[in-house]
Amino acid sequence: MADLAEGADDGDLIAAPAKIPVPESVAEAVRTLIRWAGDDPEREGLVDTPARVARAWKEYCAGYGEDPAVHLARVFEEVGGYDEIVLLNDIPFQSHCEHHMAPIIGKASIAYLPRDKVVGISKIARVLHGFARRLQVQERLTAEVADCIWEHLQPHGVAVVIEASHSCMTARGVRTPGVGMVTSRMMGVFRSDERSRAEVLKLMGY
Ligand SMILES: Nc1nc2c(ncn2[C@@H]2O[C@H](COP(=O)(O)OP(=O)(O)OP(=O)(O)O)[C@@H](O)[C@H]2O)c(=O)[nH]1
Ligand SMILES: [Zn+2]
Repeated sequence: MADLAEGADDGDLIAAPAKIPVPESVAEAVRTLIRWAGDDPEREGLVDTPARVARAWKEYCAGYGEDPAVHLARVFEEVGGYDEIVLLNDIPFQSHCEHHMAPIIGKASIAYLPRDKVVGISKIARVLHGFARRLQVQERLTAEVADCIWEHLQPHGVAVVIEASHSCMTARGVRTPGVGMVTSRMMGVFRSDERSRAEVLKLMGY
């Protein structure tokens, strides 16, 4: 318990991060948006909102401040000759679409067929979040995750399948809730060998 942030107790195990300063120009941009939406940014309930919105966007877009490949730098080579698929299934993620800056909420299944080395499995989810915490289109998110693993682990194959719901389609525009968009990227044996592809898709539940 000694290494918990000051003030934390059993009911507050995750300390709030320190608040970053918000430039006045950013806060003013949010006030302009509130006015444009039809409300008064000076009323009591909205006074602190511009700073909150600005910080929230820094958090949604934290991926710009990192290179997701760093998570794949530490590998393990003693795997007892393991040469089968490694799969992380149904990883929940959130992103924002670059067209409307609206939430994309979904899950990703990411698999690779190792060549001599594996990576700590949490790192696969970290790579996903590093690319998801940016303004995205689902197709590019899928490709970026797959390419990063392909390039940095040099496995025999990589398979990424992402299924997500786009708020720009559910909450506005065509307003069609319940629609899931599915994208996939198959590389190496998962692209060239039909049986390997069928096996990984079956493990993923497709
Ligand atoms: N392919 C793809 N399209 C996306 C993604 N996120 C949002 N979109 C779509 O991007 C398109 C933008 O179309 P526009 O016609 O420029 O924008 P819009 O007038 O707001 O379109 P509507 O959403 O149809 O009202 C929409 O069809 C969105 O559904 C994504 O990740 N991939
Ligand atoms: Zn959109």
